[in-house]
Amino acid sequence: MTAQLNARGDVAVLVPAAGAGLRLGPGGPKALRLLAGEPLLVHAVRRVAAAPSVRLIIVAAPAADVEAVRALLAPVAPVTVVAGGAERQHSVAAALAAVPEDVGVVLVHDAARALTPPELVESVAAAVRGGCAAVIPVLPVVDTIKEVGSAGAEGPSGPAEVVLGTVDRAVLRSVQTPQGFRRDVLAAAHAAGLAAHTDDAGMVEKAGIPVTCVPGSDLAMKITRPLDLVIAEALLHVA
Ligand SMILES: Nc1ccn([C@@H]2O[C@H](COP(=O)(O)OP(=O)(O)OP(=O)(O)O)[C@@H](O)[C@H]2O)c(=O)n1
Ligand SMILES: C[C@](O)(CO)[C@H](O)COP(=O)(O)O
Repeated sequence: MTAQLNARGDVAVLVPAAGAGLRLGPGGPKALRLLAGEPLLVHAVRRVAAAPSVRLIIVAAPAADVEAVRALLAPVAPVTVVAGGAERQHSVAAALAAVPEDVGVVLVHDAARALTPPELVESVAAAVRGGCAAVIPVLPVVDTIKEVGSAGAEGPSGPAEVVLGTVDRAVLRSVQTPQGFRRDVLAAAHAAGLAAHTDDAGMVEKAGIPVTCVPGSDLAMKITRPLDLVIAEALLHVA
C-alpha cells in the first residue's frame, strides 16, 4: 500500500536516492550523507512534502538501506520506500512501479538536489497540469563551453586534449530536477527499455515527445562533489 501525504494532491514524486555518491568521496551512499546534521534525503523529502500538490512520495533507496530509510523518513513525511537499482533509471523505474493507477502527474526528483524549494515542485507540476507532456527546470549556462578531442599524445596528466570548437552557449541549458511528466508518457518511455540516459526527460525526448522548459532555481543545485556540500551548507539560511 502506498503511503499518502495529501489526499487532495494530484502528484506523485519519485525520489531516486540509491546512488553511491562516488564523486562526493568516501562516506557511504550520498543520500544518507549529512548536511548540517541531517541526511541529504531528509532535506530533500521535507521540501518536497511541503509542496501542496504532492499526494505521495516514493523513495528509491540503496537496497541494503531500505528499512533504515523507512525509519529515517517516518518522522519527516509519509513515504513509500522501495529498493533502487544499479543505475539511476533503474531506481526511477522501481519507484514508478509503485505509483497507483489513479495518479496522472509524476515528478522525478534527485535526493541529491536536497535544497530544492517547494515552489519549484509546484511550478513543474503546474506546467504538466497545464498540458505539457514533459517539463524540465533549466538554468542558463554561465561558462564558455568547448568541444574537445584527444590530441593523440600524452600530456602532463594523461592523454592531452585539444579544442575542436566553441559551442554556442546561448542555446544550451543546464537541467535540474524535479522533472515532471504525464504519467502515461513517463511509463511508456521506461517501458520502451531505451538505452542509458542521465535523466528521464532524455528518455521521453528520444521517444519524440516535446519537453517543455520552465525556469530552474539556484537552490536546486545537485550536490555532486565535496565543494557542493560546503556551498549547500552556506545556502541553508535561505533554503
Ligand atoms: N543507481 C542509482 C544512481 C543514482 N541514483 C540517484 O540519482 C540522483 C542523481 O544522481 P547523482 O547525483 O549522479 O548521484 P550518484 O550516482 O550517487 O553520484 P556518483 O555518480 O558521484 O556516484 C541521486 O539522488 C542518486 O541517489 C539512484 O537512485 N540510483
Ligand atoms: C537528472 C539530473 O539531475 C539532471 O541534471 C542528472 O542528469 C543526474 O545526474 P547524473 O550525474 O547524470 O546521474
